[in-house]
Amino acid sequence: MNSSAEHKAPAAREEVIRIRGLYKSFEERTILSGVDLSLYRGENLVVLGRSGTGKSVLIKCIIRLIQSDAGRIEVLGKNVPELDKDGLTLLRRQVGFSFQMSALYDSMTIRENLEFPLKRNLDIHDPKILNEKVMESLADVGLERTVNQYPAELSGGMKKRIGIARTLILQPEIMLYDEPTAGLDPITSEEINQLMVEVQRKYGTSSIIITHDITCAKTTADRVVFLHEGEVGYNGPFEGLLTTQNPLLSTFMEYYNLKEHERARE
Ligand SMILES: Nc1ncnc2c1ncn2[C@@H]1O[C@H](COP(=O)(O)OP(=O)(O)OP(=O)(O)O)[C@@H](O)[C@H]1O
Repeated sequence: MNSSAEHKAPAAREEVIRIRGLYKSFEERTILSGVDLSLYRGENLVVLGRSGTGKSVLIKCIIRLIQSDAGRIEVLGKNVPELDKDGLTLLRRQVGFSFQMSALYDSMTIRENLEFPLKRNLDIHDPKILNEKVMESLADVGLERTVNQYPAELSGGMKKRIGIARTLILQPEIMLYDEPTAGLDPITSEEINQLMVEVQRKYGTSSIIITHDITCAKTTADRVVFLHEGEVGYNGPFEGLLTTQNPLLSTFMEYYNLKEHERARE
């Protein structure tokens, strides 16, 4: 005899981002042509794709740095294209955006860079609270010692980590990482990959990670979406990429397999 518990359907996964039929063109050029994509609570979703396929445009539409042409972009239940000014301010507090460049202010120390969003976005001015939050977010990225330094004194990888700390300091529910490992050597890239996994573990953050770095996808992804010519060409686990017969992905994966082979020979 079946108990009632056995009849229960598995709990539906909560979509913190739900995109349906997203279109974006610049003049005559269509960049996104009907993208459907979901981000589930607590997952790391990697969006892979070749340069210029519209990965950055996609995440900029999510926080309306770019206005989409058509489609729904629901973030935490709100349709982004319809948000008013207050709604947009709240959205940008809930969704952290880590830029391709770390976008730190060169004239400010690391402490001042990290205090800036706390003062501006959360209206926190108490020096004790500011200090606690700054030191905690620096500890999250393992760079407490840099607190009084200027960005110019740090390596590219350190600046990237500080940029992530500056986004995390507002404790966003969702993180959007734009090419987090771009321009970094393989060891520093791996540190950033591990950092993104730790952020997910420690804070339960839901994240979209935009990249064309397959090693980054392998380390960080719970699920991968492959964007090709403005559409989703693959949606599934990373392992599925290695066996897929999808011709769109073959060139991409052949290159990856070649690199792995070279690494194994070294
Ligand atoms: N504001 C804009 N105005 C006009 N064209 C734009 C704008 N933003 C992006 N594009 C164009 O849209 C296309 C997709 O750009 P996007 O930056 O999203 O690519 P990507 O997939 O993130 O690649 P990459 O890894 O090179 O950044 C590019 O051809 C780019 O030139």
